[in-house]
Amino acid sequence: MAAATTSRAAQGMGAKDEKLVFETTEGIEPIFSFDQMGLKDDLLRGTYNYGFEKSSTIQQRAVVPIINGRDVIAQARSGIGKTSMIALTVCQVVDTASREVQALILSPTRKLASQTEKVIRTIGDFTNIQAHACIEGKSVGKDIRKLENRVHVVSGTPGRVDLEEAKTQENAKLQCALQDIQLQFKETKELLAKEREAAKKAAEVVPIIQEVSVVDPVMLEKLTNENEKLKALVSSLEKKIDETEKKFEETNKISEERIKNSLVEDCYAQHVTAEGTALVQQVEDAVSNYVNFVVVLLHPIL
Ligand SMILES: Nc1ncnc2c1ncn2[C@@H]1O[C@H](COP(=O)(O)OP(=O)(O)OP(=O)(O)O)[C@@H](O)[C@H]1O
Repeated sequence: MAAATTSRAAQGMGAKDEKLVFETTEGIEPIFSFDQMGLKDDLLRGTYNYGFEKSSTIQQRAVVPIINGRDVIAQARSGIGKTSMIALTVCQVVDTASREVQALILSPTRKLASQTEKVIRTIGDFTNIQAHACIEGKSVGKDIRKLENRVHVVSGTPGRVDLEEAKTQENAKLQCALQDIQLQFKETKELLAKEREAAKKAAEVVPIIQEVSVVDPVMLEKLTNENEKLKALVSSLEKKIDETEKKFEETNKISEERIKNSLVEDCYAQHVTAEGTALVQQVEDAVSNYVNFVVVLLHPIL
């Protein structure tokens, strides 16, 4: 059950946070100070060093549940600290003593994927975290070499990460997967076509997300924009799932595992590019059979 709370004055990034009203899952209490979030000392040092003094409203509500392994849907408008929240949580959950990929972050644009990687490296400066941005337009060879040298975090755009993940999958021990979804951005339609193509290709090789589920999600703001367009998107997704399942069953040439993977890829492609917030919830439901690691869905209210 969601409970509406108003953020307290001067408890975050400043005046722009003060008037925000949050609808938050019952039992989720905002934690105003980074000190009280149980963050590693080195991470706290990096956070303060970066110039953050107090957590932003979304950080107050999302960081601790994510760190505790809870699936989270977080919505906040641009500039409220979502990217930094991803960086904080990833730096906290990654075990830097191990050299395996433990966090995968998908962003809809190259700029955002690079930005996320930079913030992780800056906030995590004292933690020895190794992050790498896998984005189109950069050398695939360099990406592969980086991944072979074992990085902890991959931040990328969907097409490129599919490829890299396919090649390095045995190295991946995922603790969390995060998607930063920018809805209603200009290239939505082009991207939709492109991502779906990339997802299809990846499903032929090896999927990026093998098992995804959302259990007991923490709702950080009310999902809005439930409209006909969204319903149409959701129903097209469901139809696609049915068709895929049927096709695979009929041909019987493909394993049960591959069916799951293909479905998740499809959900994922629609999910990243959909033009509305309520779809996130629907996509979660669609992939809810595949439990393995934490799923965090982020999207701004524009
Ligand atoms: N707790 C904080 N204290 C001070 N500054 C912060 C804090 N969190 C984030 N910021 C700063 O606020 C700006 C926006 O943060 P961030 O990019 O994380 O927000 P966002 O919600 O992801 O924005 P967008 O949707 O535009 O990507 C950045 O300059 C970031 O460094």
